[in-house]
Amino acid sequence: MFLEGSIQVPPDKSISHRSIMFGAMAHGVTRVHHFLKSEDCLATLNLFKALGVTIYEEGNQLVIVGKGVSSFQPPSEAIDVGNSGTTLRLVSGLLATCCFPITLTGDASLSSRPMDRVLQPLRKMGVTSQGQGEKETLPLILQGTSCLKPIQYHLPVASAQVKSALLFAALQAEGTSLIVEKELTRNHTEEMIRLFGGDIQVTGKQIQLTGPQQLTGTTLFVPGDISSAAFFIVAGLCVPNSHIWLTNVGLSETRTGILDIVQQMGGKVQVHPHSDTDYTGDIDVQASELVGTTISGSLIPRAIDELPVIALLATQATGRTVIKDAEELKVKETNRIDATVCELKKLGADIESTEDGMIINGPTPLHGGVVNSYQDHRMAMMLKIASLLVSPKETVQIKGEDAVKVSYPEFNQDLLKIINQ
Ligand SMILES: O=C(O)C1=C[C@@H](OP(=O)(O)O)[C@@H](O)[C@H](O)C1
Ligand SMILES: C=C(OP(=O)(O)O)C(=O)O
Repeated sequence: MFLEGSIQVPPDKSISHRSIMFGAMAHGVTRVHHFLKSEDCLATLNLFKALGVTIYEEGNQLVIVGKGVSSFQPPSEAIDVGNSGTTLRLVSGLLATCCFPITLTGDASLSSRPMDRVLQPLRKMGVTSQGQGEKETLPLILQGTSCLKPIQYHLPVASAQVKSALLFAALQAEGTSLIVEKELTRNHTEEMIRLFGGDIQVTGKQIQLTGPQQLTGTTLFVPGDISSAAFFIVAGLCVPNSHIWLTNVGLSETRTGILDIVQQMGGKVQVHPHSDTDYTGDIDVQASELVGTTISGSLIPRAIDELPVIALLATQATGRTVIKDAEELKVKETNRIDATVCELKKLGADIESTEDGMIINGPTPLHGGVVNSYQDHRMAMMLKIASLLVSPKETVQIKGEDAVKVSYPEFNQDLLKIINQ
C-alpha cells in the first residue's frame, strides 16, 4: 500500500470562524468563498443567527449581512457552541458591547476548558461574566457594557484565541489598547481587521489599536487549512513509496511550523507558493527517511494543533524527538499530551509524556489495537494516519472516529482517494 494523488484540503477553520465574526460585526455585505462547513464553524454561524444576524448561502458563497454589534438581538435561549473553543473565546470579546445577558453552553469537552484566560482581561475592560469555578468554565453568562474601556495587557499564555477576543473588544472600546503577546501566534484576526478596513499597528509581539472603529463588509476567499493538510503531510512522509500533492493551502508564516519541523527532520516537502503576495500555495510530499529533532519555543504556537500528528511522525524517525514548551496542549479538546502518549503506546510507540510535552524514540514499527480519540477531532485523524502504518494483517479500531466532523467532515473520503493497494 502507498499513497498517491492530489488533495484539495478543506477551508481553513480559523479563517472561516473569523469570516462570520467580522462579517457580523462590520457594516455591509460580506461574501465568503470556500467557507468550511464543519461542526465548529457551523456553531459560529448558528450563534450569529441566534443573535439575529442575516446569514445565507448564495451559490457557493456564504453571505453575511452585517449591521454592527449594536444590531444584535437578545437570543431566545442559551446558545450552544458545541465543541468549539474558537467560537467561545472569540465571541466573548466580540460581544463586549452587547448590553443584554447571553448564556453560552457547550459539550462536555468545551465545558472543561478554561475561560478565565479570556474573562479576566475582559473584566478589566468592563465586561460582566459568570462562569463556573476558578477556571470560569461553561455554562457562562456574559453581559457587555456601553462604556467599554481599552486595555494594556501582556498575555500570560501564547494564545491566538485570547489575543483575538481582546482585539474584538478593543475595536469597540473608546481609546488605545496595547496587547503584548508571549509568543507570536496565528495573526488572522490582525490581518482581517485590515481586510475589513480597520486600523491596527503590529510591531513584533506588540499590537496597538485605537477604538471605536467601524468595519466594512468585504469579499474574501478562505484558503485550505494547513492544520488539516498536516495529516496528509505526515502520511505522505511515513508510508513508504508515497507521493502526494496538496493544493491551495494557506501558508501564513504564523501557521507553517509543521513545514519547518518536517524539514528539520529531513522530510521531502516542497512548497510551491502561488505568488509573493498571496499566502497560499501547493505542497508536494514524498516518503522520506526521517531523523528526530527538538521542537520548542516559538515553533510551538506555529504548529500547536499539529503536535499530536507530529508525535506520530516522530515514532517513524530515527533517534529522539523532544517536544517541549507545549503545556497548552493540556487544555485543548482533550489533554493532547496524555491522549497522544497513551494511544500511541497502545500501538507500540516508544513515547513518554513530560511536564510540557513528550519524548519519542524511533523508529518503531506500529501494531494494531483498539484506540480512543476521546472525541477529539485531531486525535481521531492522527490515529487514522497511524492505522496506515501497521502491517496489512493487523487493524486499528478507533473509538470516536466520527469526531473528524468538527474540522474535516470529508477526511475519510479524501484519504481513501489517495490510498493505492
Ligand atoms: O485562534 C484560533 O483560531 C485558534 C487558536 C489556537 O488556540 P489557542 O489560542 O488556545 O492556542 C488553536 O489551537 C485553535 O485550533 C484555533
Ligand atoms: C484546539 C482546536 O480548536 P478549538 O480551540 O477551536 O476547539 C483545534 O482545532 O485543534
